[in-house]
Amino acid sequence: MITIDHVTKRYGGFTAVDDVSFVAQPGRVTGFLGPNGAGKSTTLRVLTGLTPADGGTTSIGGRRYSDFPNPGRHVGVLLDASAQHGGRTGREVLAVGAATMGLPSGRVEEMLALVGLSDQEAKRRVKNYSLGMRQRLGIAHALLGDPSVLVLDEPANGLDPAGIHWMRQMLQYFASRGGTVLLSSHLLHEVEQVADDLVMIGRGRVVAQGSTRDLLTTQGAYAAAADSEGQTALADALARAGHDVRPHGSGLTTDADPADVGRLALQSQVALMELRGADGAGLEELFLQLTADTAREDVL
Ligand SMILES: Nc1ncnc2c1ncn2[C@@H]1O[C@H](COP(=O)(O)OP(=O)(O)OP(=O)(O)O)[C@@H](O)[C@H]1O
Repeated sequence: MITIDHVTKRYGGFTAVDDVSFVAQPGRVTGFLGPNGAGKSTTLRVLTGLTPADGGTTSIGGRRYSDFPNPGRHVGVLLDASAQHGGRTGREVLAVGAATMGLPSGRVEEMLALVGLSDQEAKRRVKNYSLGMRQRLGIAHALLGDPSVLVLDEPANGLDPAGIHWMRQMLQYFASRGGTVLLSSHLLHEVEQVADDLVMIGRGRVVAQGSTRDLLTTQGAYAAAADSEGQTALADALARAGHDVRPHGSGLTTDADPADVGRLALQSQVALMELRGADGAGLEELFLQLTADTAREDVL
């Protein structure tokens, strides 16, 4: 199990990761989702001991990453596929990794076959690899030590559709054998295909987490009262009943289901003009909102 417990990381006056907590369970793929600059890579760098946190702790199977004497035998890490030594061939990169971890050299050939790098490609220098080939090599390197935990930062970047399909199956198989997978992505549709659980982050803060199925199920309702007094009365009644209420167009959205909204409206003597289930998946709306919030003006 991976545990991220109240982690905060600041760069000068800027808080890149703000009190982030979540767990990634064994036997499940956990997607760490957020728009560009949300704090995903920073969190994963803290987890793998590459960046010190300003607050909070992280552990993998109850131990800090830096406390593993031979971390690659427990945790496979792929943070930056472009960070491989460009002058080495793919086979050499894996051979160095295998030697460092004390693994037999036969493991290198096994991993090359597993990730679908041909003999010809394995002989090529990494600086001449496409991004997709680098990702495959990075995944081979992460799997080299037969770890029980995988930490992957945007592993689908640069992969073609067949490569993405292959990776999904590989990660799901890894988890089905009891492995723990934590992978980051900035694409909801990509991660929802593979992840059992999702942690969504925006501007350094966790904004939603839970099972992918629960998070993607449409919940809540949209309601509009006939007049503004009614709108206020309905919002108050919903809030008093412990529901979340947000203005939306000429009405409001709430996490209460439509039947509860109707009952509360009746009790509060509010005439409704419109009442229906919330549009689309709440998660998608939240993600689009986050993405729009962080979009840079110069790309508009
Ligand atoms: N070394 C650093 N010095 C200063 N700021 C940094 C540093 N590393 C990251 N940041 C800032 O912290 C924020 C979070 O960055 P991070 O790379 O963790 O985001 P991310 O969610 O992985 O984004 P992306 O999807 O673009 O990779 C960004 O605003 C980034 O500019």
